[in-house]
Amino acid sequence: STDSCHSRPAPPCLACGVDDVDGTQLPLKCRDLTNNETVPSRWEGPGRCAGRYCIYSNRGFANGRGIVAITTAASFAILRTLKETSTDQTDPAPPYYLAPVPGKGLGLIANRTLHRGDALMIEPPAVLVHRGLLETVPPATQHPLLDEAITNLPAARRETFLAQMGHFQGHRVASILATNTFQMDIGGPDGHHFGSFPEVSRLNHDCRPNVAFRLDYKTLTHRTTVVRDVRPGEELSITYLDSAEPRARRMHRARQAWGFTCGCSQCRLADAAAAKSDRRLEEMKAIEARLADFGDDGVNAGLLRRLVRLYKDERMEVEMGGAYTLVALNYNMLGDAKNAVKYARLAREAVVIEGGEEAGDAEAMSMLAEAPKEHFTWRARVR
Ligand SMILES: C[S@@+](CC[C@H](N)C(=O)[O-])C[C@H]1O[C@@H](n2cnc3c(N)ncnc32)[C@H](O)[C@@H]1O
Repeated sequence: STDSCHSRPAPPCLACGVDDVDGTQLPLKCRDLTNNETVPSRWEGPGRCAGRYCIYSNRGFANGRGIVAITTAASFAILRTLKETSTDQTDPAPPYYLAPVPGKGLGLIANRTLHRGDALMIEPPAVLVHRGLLETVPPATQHPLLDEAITNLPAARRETFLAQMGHFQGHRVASILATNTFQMDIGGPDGHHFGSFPEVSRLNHDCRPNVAFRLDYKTLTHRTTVVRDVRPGEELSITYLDSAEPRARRMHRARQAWGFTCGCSQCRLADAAAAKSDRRLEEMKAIEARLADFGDDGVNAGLLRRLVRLYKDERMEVEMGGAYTLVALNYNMLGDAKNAVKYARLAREAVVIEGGEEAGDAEAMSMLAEAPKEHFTWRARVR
């Protein structure tokens, strides 16, 4: 029956679509994958449900890596139309290795020099869970559904998923999801999901990370890019938090949302250095507010240089896009075309690293870099 395929726990990896399982065709179309046979990408489901949330799976997704979703029929209708990325194979020689990191469990360590702008990983999710399931369905109903969903992943993917750290007590799959997922909106009126990307989830948090990440809904991928040069042996990190918050708030948030005491270099600063860092963050916010206020008469080149300096001193390479954009626009408003072009180029590079080619300001910054004097901001602050 259809159920025999859905509930089969793991290897030997029989792959069969619900459409095929009609008795006579089963032996032909449900294939044994232990010999690495490629499985076609095809969604199966709905399988078991809890209210409006049902299991859908696709063992052939992303060149056979597989995915399982617990979602609504409406979100599944969107999910099945999303483009499957072709750059989804595990890199046979990734530029990092997994190793214990004191105070943080395991982490990813660079094994070669990496440069700003280098792509690190492009990963499809292994598991996608609708927010409503996690937030509204009681554990007694939710947990068996989570357990069953995981059995629908191909064996290798399931093992990688289950090997992730679960920071919380209690149900294993629920704990893994709570420790490792990223919010992912797949579109539609009710598209809020949590995605698990097991390879990515080895990246520990740092308030001054050397890697930026973004979720690309159209290709259903998690994309990471290096934001400053990294030496071999250095840990790779992303931020789970708002890097521009003061240290006490960041540490509070790490404890409250993830249950860990942040041990990153910025959180471990001595009190005097942490207070200095907090003052820099405050000054950055204050300068940015002035640069965004076109009526502020006191904006000058010194203020622009100061903002760039503060970002560099704070090692905020992961969030340079907005600051460089403001600096480029303000140089142009002051009638300094040379610096407007310089910072518009830097802004474009940064917003693409942070948000992808389609990021809002990418095109605007290209246009400013090409023709500053034709831009509407040209000399707007010159009276
Ligand atoms: C997504 S996992 C990161 C990988 C994890 N260290 C592992 O061994 O698989 C998140 C967990 O790693 C640990 N962690 C991540 N960043 C940390 C940090 N800055 N300080 C302390 N622990 C951290 C916490 O236990 C957190 O719940």
